[in-house]
Amino acid sequence: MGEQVDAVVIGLGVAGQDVAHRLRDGGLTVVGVEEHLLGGECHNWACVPTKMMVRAGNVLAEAHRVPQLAGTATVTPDWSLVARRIRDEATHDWNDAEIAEELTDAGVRLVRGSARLAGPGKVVVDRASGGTEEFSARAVVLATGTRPAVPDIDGLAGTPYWTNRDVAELTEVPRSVTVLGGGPVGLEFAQVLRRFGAEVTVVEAEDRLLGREDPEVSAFAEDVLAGDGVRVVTGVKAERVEYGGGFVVRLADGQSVTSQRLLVATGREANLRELGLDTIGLDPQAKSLDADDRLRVADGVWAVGDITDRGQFTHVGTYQGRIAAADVLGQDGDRADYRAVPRCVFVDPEIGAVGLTRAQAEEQRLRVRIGRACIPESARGFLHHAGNAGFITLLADADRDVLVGAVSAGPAGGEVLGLLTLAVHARTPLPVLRNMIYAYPTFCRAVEDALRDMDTR
Ligand SMILES: Cc1cc2nc3c(=O)[nH]c(=O)nc-3n(C[C@H](O)[C@H](O)[C@H](O)COP(=O)(O)OP(=O)(O)OC[C@H]3O[C@@H](n4cnc5c(N)ncnc54)[C@H](O)[C@@H]3O)c2cc1C
Ligand SMILES: NC(=O)c1ccc[n+]([C@@H]2O[C@H](COP(=O)([O-])OP(=O)(O)OC[C@H]3O[C@@H](n4cnc5c(N)ncnc54)[C@H](O)[C@@H]3O)[C@@H](O)[C@H]2O)c1
Repeated sequence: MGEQVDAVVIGLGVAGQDVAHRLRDGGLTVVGVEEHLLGGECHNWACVPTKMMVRAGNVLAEAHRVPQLAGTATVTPDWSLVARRIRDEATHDWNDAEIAEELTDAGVRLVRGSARLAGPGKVVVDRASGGTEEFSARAVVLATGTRPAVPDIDGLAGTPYWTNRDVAELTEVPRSVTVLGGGPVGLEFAQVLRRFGAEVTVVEAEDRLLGREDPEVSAFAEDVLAGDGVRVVTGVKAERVEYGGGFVVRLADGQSVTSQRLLVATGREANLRELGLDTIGLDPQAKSLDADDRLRVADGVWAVGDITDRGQFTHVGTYQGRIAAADVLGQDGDRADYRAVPRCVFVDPEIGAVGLTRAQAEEQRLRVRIGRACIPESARGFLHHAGNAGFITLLADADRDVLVGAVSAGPAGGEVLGLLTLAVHARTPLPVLRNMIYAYPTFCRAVEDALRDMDTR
């Protein structure tokens, strides 16, 4: 049935593209199928545009710190610069021709359309230009990513609510925004929009923000947002949404939140429904795909990226892409190991975490030791002064004397996380970490303070 090729990659976001390039580099004939824009969420509506926004918001915040450190500054936020940069430098006005050219120049055959499995090794594509095309391949790689999960709240469907895609394409900051969901998406957008002048309220159904992280991370995130003037409501569900030119969100405790816009940031849903998973013996209702350590999900089928739900991050997708491609190419490559997945929320100050949380360590019945350092009390934090909030928490397995988790919040918190990620990943013995030299006065040096704290508890 259909054209015979070595591999078909379904979905050309960051994960799928990575695999397609690697398979082609390995000498295979490769078809890549994309139903929308190459680059997927990360490139077009997520990491790249949002981090351009964050950079701009941080510059504004830094300018507001001038009076505490260097004199006076008058700042007038102008979103048009952000919007222009996203259009010109990040997304080329949501035109993927350049990425497509890179892929096809590398020798990948690009098919634009929606692909589905039609049995082992069989893929059918409903082409965007009309008609269908069929392929037989010894390897099929699924990389179809996610879409926003929209909660079933009375009145919400049918209103012009926003998702991350609308904010990425924003040309003008609204007067007021209600953000449903206090995860990474909600918090990053909330702070940026507030810094560009919007009144922002975050409504989180659970009793704390960033609920997968340790409680002190949630408390820190709440303080950070409050410091910017974002209103945070936690532990209460939105019961009803009304729209009539503006939004009213009615909460279960009787409160209501009124705003010009409503951003839904309540998590993601994997694009798996229409994929024909049943034709290869997988559950078509699955919320994610359970890939093994070589990213195999069935005979001749691999899955990479957000659909595997092993940390919905670009760096996880490309990490998996490398491992899956090596396996497809028959190389005896690395096995996926999620012990040290770094997670960084790009609010300012940044909040990074890696490895286990305390709750996960408890679940695993580890005997833990904890060390803490407060960034404002560290040498660099003291020097930095305005905008220096933050902390480092180290979580060690007392029996093996290695770090199993860490949090790094503060200015450049995500960069400091690199050192901690290496320590968790490489199972660096604590004596080695204690005995190394930390440059003075870097933020990294607070790791040494936290190690000292661990030893004095
Ligand atoms: C607002 C926001 C900010 C983020 N910021 C960060 C960040 O700073 N750092 C970070 O690491 N991560 C971040 N993420 C997460 C990151 O965007 C994702 O982890 C990453 O994009 C996942 O890549 P993927 O290739 O698995 O999926 P996607 O990017 O979703 O790509 C999947 C592709 O498959 C296509 N597709 C789906 N079904 C089919 C089909 N049947 N046929 C053909 N094509 C199909 C889709 O059109 C899409 O292009 C952010 C996410 C959001 C929402
Ligand atoms: N900096 C980064 O790396 C970055 C940035 C953004 C997103 N991401 C990735 O994208 C993924 C999705 O992020 P997200 O923030 O959309 O999802 P999330 O699942 O992390 O957070 C969603 C939040 O919404 C809350 N929620 C759910 N239903 C609700 C309701 N009806 N009312 C109010 N609150 C509700 C949840 O309790 C949760 O706290 C994350 O897992 C993350 O991996 C990464």
